[in-house]
Amino acid sequence: MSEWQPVTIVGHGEPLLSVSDLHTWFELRQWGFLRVGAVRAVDGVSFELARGESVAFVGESGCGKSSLARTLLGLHRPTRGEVRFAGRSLGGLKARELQAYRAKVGYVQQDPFGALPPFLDVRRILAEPLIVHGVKDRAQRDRRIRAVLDEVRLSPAEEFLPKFPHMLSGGQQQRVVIARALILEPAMIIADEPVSMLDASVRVEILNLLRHIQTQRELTLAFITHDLSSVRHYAERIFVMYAGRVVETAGVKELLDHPQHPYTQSLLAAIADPDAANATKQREIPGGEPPSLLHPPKGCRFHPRCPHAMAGLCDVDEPPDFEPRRGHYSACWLHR
Ligand SMILES: Nc1ncnc2c1ncn2[C@@H]1O[C@H](COP(=O)(O)OP(=O)(O)OP(=O)(O)O)[C@@H](O)[C@H]1O
Repeated sequence: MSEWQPVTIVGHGEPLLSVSDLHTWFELRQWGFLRVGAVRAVDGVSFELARGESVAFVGESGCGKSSLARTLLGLHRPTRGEVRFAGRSLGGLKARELQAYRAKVGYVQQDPFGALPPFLDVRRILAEPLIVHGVKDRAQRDRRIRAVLDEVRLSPAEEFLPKFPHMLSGGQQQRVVIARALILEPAMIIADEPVSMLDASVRVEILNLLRHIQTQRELTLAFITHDLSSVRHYAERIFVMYAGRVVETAGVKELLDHPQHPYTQSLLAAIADPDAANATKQREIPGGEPPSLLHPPKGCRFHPRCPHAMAGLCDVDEPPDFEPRRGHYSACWLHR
């Protein structure tokens, strides 16, 4: 698998998706009117994704990954900042244009059973987006449905078309979710923890399928996961998120082989070591919980858990992005 190259080289011209200074905050109110504060789920995130690129957003539960995904899908309105897709700002889109945008970005959720309407069969589930987006000809719809079922390896189609979600296994349900995400020929897929609710035995199959479809269709794939160990074969670039921010970015091999940010180092240290000889070895994993996004710590958000925190600096000033290695960015004062 080729190593990640800078976005401007991989892309065919302009980036497909461009996100600048994105903030998605959720206002919290007591008794419905008293303002308590805002949960800063996404708090100043900027990046660009090239056409055909596969990237992973990785971080602990609650760091803002799903909020970022939902903002990119146009399901949350940004509190501040901008999302541009193929050169157009989502903020400026009218309702109809937003609908057309959603056809260009497929969404694969975490829980396939919850994502599928229980009273519709597979044929109807896949026909619905086509009908909504104006494919009136039934034969044409049928052709597209069969082709996409074949692509996600649910064949023969006759066997699956009349089935309802509860009649399918978890892996088959997720294949239907992927088929639905693909049926409108999107340019990009956002997969939010696509395998975390599936049996271990089918996880690799589904990840391989997504990767295969991504390369065949030259799709941009944004893959969201808490599991840093799972991304090596499925992404070209990694964004490590902590408390609403991206703290480290690099090509996948570069980042996994040379992690720079203490948070990424702790995530990697926490991954199970298959070597039995190391079973009793003490690992350097910072204790504590991720911070509240209602009142995030001053300075670097990781400093209360960081084994290298420098008093008077990390607890005072927010670190900018440094580039300690070529094309490898890390927001940590250690690289000063
Ligand atoms: N609609 C909402 N209203 C209020 N707070 C929200 C809302 N959606 C998310 N949050 C909060 O925003 C923070 C980030 O949540 P988010 O689901 O984006 O994180 P995550 O990294 O995807 O976590 P997980 O892997 O557990 O889903 C959490 O504190 C969450 O409680």
